[in-house]
Amino acid sequence: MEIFTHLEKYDYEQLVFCQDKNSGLKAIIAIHDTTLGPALGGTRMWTYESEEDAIVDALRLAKGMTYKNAAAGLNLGGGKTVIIGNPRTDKNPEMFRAFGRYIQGLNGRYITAEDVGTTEQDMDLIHLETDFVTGTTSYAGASGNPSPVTAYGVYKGIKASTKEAFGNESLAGKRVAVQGVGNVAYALCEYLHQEGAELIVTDINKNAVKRAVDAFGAKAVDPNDIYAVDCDIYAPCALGATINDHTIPILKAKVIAGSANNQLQTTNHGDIIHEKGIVYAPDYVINAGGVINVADELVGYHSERAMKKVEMIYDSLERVFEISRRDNIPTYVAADRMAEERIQSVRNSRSQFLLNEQHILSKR
Ligand SMILES: NC(=O)C1=CN([C@@H]2O[C@H](COP(=O)(O)OP(=O)(O)OC[C@H]3O[C@@H](n4cnc5c(N)ncnc54)[C@H](O)[C@@H]3O)[C@@H](O)[C@H]2O)C=CC1
Ligand SMILES: CC(C)CC(=O)C(=O)O
Repeated sequence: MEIFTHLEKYDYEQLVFCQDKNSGLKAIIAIHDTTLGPALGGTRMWTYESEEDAIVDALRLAKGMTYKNAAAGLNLGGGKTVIIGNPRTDKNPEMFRAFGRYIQGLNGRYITAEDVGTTEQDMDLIHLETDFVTGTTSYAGASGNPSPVTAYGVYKGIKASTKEAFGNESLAGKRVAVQGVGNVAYALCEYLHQEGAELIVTDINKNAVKRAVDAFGAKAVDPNDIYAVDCDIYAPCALGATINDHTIPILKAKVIAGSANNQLQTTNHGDIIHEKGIVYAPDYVINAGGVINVADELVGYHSERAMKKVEMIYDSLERVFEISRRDNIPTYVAADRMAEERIQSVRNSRSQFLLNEQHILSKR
């Protein structure tokens, strides 16, 4: 990959490679855009097949955070980290402390939190070296694991999407195919089950599947079979790019709404599902609950206030669907427009130099 060509094409600000041989840390911090404020986005730990795959993932996820934070009305830019390694076997405390020092070196341009493969205990270790970390448990005003809050936002978003597709938001008797039953999706299944939805679940981790089957009477299917199951709603809650040339022809769902980041393999796939009449809840709009929750730490964490903001995901999606219907454009385009308009309006008003503008960030 020609890195600078790629950074220029998608307007990335910064890519940071972090290496610490004592702990085995190999991390990539991608900062996409800080027009709205410091870049906030989680740290993913994953076994990438190549370094290039890790860079591409960091870049795609960071850009998604710019749009997510803008669409959620947060005064924050977009960034993300990936740590190369197996989260089950390769972690050690020194790794997260070394990583924390790299974050501190960015002096507030990037603030981290949890993502796939990292936990609030990892955030606590990072916090030993920097204040630019959220989702910790280790001090007054810390918000802890964001996943349950993300799940609540996704649940609200599924209801808004169901209303758009079926005329009312009730999930009673709806068949929901949930891909991945990890931190977010397990909590999501609880909400769906409580409302009388019928659950079909899959995961590459057999224990995760068993937990959902035992708790919610979910039906289990093999990972490759989830796309073709007879269902009303497909909820991708594992990794990205599952809406692609192979899956679209076999999907039976009328709604696609889940927590995974970067669900569309390419934007073209967003166009195809639009033409097929599938209601797609843009990933970064529906899964913003976690970042809304951790961002509240930056202004003195207040759980109720954060949850109220998370409920607005329902309204944001209604707006996206309305723009999509009105202009006959795919929902991902409608969401991008909403986010880009907000970033552009702030960019336009930032023409003068200010010595220390940190204090105004909270008022935008
Ligand atoms: N945790 C959070 O607050 C947020 C998470 N997200 C996104 O939601 C998704 C899920 O996140 P978490 O629940 O935190 O992660 P997690 O790691 O707890 O859960 C993901 C689950 O997906 C399973 N999985 C992986 N590949 C799979 C495959 N091919 N087929 C079936 N299952 C597979 C894993 O075994 C795991 O159980 C990720 O894409 C993440 O980036 C987005 C916003 C916030
Ligand atoms: C707190 C988070 C989970 C933020 C993030 O990285 C995300 O929303 O994907």
